[in-house]
Amino acid sequence: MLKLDNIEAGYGNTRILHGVSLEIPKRGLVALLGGNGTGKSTTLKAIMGLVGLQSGTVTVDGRDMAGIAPEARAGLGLSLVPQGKEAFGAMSVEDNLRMGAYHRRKDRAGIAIDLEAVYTRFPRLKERRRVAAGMLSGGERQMLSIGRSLMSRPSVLLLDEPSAALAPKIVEEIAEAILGLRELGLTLLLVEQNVGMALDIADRLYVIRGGRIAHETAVGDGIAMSELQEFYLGGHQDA
Ligand SMILES: Nc1ncnc2c1ncn2[C@@H]1O[C@H](COP(=O)(O)OP(=O)(O)OP(=O)(O)O)[C@@H](O)[C@H]1O
Repeated sequence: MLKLDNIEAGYGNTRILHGVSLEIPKRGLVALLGGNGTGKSTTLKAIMGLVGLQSGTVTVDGRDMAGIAPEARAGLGLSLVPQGKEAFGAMSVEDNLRMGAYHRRKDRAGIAIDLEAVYTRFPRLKERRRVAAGMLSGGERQMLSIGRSLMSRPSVLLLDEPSAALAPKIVEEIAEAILGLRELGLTLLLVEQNVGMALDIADRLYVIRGGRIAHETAVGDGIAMSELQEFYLGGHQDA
């Protein structure tokens, strides 16, 4: 469904990604793990077309994304879920959600249906729908960020560290919500620093270090948390 083949990308003359390849089957849930500054967000931006590729390809359902603008990629079903702090703080929860359907703003009936579906999935957002997004807790903001993406009717969701800065109990709630998205039929790429969460919900893990995939494994291959953390922290030098 989503395939990165040897992508190289960066900012200006600085190359950040040095040949990243990964693959997610339809309805798969794949985690990309890595520490700060290893290139996780850059990978997501490259998939969305927000950062240009220096080489390599991104394909979605077999279609090469080269030359396709970010908005058009959204129209093809790709959606980036940024960390919750990027919500429009002064706008209400509901208006933030509506922003997610901006590209089809004339479809009032469809938007009303999708809004109800988001509220059914996240009852907290319904309770808080008239509250300014800036007043939400960290967990609620993360739900809002996911909800806003759902309003674009995506088929592939790219989640940028949904557990960041959340208490363990809230991380569990978000993990449940992500599993629910998979039930909905979505294909999911989860970028995380939280190894435990990724092990709990993903079916395949990639570890990125210094803009390179340092390790790749199926969950259930008996990989131990300690082993993964070693890759993550740099104990293993070879891929
Ligand atoms: N807009 C930008 N211009 C220049 N350099 C950037 C830009 N965004 C990120 N970088 C650099 O690219 C590298 C990788 O950043 P990236 O955001 O992809 O890391 P990350 O793995 O997502 O880490 P974090 O968890 O800290 O967000 C870092 O060295 C960062 O300083």
